[in-house]
Amino acid sequence: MDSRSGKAIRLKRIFGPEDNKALIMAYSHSIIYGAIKGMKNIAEIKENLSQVVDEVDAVILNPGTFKFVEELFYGKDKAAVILQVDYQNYSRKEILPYYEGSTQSLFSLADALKAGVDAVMSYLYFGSADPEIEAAEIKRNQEYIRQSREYGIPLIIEPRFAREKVEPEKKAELEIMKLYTRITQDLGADIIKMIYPGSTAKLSEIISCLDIPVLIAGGENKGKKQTIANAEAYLSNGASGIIFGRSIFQSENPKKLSSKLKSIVHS
Ligand SMILES: O=C(CO)COP(=O)(O)O
Repeated sequence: MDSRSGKAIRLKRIFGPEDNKALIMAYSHSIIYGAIKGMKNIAEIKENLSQVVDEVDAVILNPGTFKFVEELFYGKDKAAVILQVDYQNYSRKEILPYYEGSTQSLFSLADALKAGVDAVMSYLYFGSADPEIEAAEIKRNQEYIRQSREYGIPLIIEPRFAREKVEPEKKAELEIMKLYTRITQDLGADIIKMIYPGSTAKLSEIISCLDIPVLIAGGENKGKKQTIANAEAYLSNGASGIIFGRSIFQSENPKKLSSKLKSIVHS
């Protein structure tokens, strides 16, 4: 059997068959940030998910949450599930005794397939002070790329700057983002998830050097108006979709907002 069929079929569960665009809600944050607003406990997670499963194309979940909420995804018209298969603490602000962070693979893609998910997502941190750490990150992700080809399961990689805490001004620097997104494509990722580089000019320049779908992450919740404006700007500057988390699940009405975002993404 050809595993490319598996990838193609699963990708079409996430991206619109006609427009090739995707609205994804990121909802795996508690594995990095703990019990933040909108993810206080499984009851709150279930309530938010039940509002969005008929609106968004897919939801990113962490492995521990998925088993509690799987029944919300039963049915042909429900959102697809993307499993975050690794751990990182670069983004965490508390109890970090060092400046950078670390990553750890949690599951193989064979495990993810057994759980019935449609795609997987991993982080890839570039530019650590110790080059051996970058080499280990490449090796860790290369293994996921190999497994994604073996099992026909799409792999989303989010490349990030490893020293974003030490040198925050470089976090969204154009040349750094151009470099690490292109390396990620060349390593063999199916999809790139990336932070917004801070301007639409930079966004379209980065995307113009890539030939795989690029999905833009949301960042902190800045309110409904800003979220809608961001979605419109990202889509009209080359993004294949958005992966918004806090701006949806911390909003007053996740159902209404995700429905609006759906109309923007699939307009
Ligand atoms: O992709 C994301 C986190 O993994 C996006 O989430 P936020 O929109 O909350 O930044």
